[in-house]
Amino acid sequence: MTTDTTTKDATPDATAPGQVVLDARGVTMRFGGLTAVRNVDLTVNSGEIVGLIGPNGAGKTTFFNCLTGLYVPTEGEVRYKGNVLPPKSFKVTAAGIARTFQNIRLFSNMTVLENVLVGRHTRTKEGFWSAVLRGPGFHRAEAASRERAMELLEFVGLAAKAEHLARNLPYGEQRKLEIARALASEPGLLLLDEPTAGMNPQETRTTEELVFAIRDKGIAVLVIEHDMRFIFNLCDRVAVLVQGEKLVEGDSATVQGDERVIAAYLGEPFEDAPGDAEVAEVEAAEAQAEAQTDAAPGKENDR
Ligand SMILES: Nc1ncnc2c1ncn2[C@@H]1O[C@H](COP(=O)(O)OP(=O)(O)OP(=O)(O)O)[C@@H](O)[C@H]1O
Repeated sequence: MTTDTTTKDATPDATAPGQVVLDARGVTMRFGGLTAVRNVDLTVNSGEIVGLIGPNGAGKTTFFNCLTGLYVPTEGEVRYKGNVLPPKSFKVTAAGIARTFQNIRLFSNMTVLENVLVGRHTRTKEGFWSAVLRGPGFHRAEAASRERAMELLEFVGLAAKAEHLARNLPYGEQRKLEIARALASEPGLLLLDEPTAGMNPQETRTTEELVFAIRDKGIAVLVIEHDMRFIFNLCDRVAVLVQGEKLVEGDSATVQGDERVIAAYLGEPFEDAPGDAEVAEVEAAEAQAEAQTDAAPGKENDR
């Protein structure tokens, strides 16, 4: 197990409010002939929670992967606190961006605490020989790392389950553990990919509070989510991706009221769909038919 001696502060990578933390410009990602993300600009400032929404297949996760070094964008540039990000995910994490995944990726046979300790490896100073020789420096570092991991478990509400196997946690708690593990790398920006997927309304509420608390620690948050109530309650700004392109960006009210967003989710009316005139015609015909039935002789006898 790697250990940490570097981090005493709760959020050492936290940034003063209002500074640009993430600056993605002209990000394009092509897979062969398919352009999954096209020329997307997005910034996230410190102190902000920004939402990324869009219909299935809009390119949200692909864009996240471009931000975290899993994919090297075909075009465009991603900067974190002014520096171009390295094209390797562990280097991106070391730089200060942490993420969770749409499909939970925990070490299921490790304990809850061990999962968080694994998340601390990018903040480790102790090397291989230190771990093998297990001198006093190693033990001090290990104790500090465990203390920090326990603080994080306390923060997400899982301290009492520190020694449980990750696989035995209910689904909602596994998602929280993923967040604790991401926080263990002491990020300045946290990317959450569908953090409430599969949660009940109570768990979703708790997650909402947790994200606010993370923001209050000085960590900027970018979140993908299909639960619109969650997004519009939570986010200072929301960007909408549709077919790989950014369609709209603004505060919750702006995005909610934008007809293009509604159309993108509901789908455009299909060609030759009945318009207002046709609907009125059908309703009039139905009303007339009903009136004729009511007035028809012998109606009383039919009863
Ligand atoms: N590695 C890949 N190779 C080829 N095509 C891919 C790859 N990853 C994603 N795509 C395609 O890119 C498009 C965008 O997918 P992506 O998963 O980013 O969308 P999404 O908005 O995250 O969708 P969802 O909300 O369903 O998770 C889709 O058409 C998808 O099939």
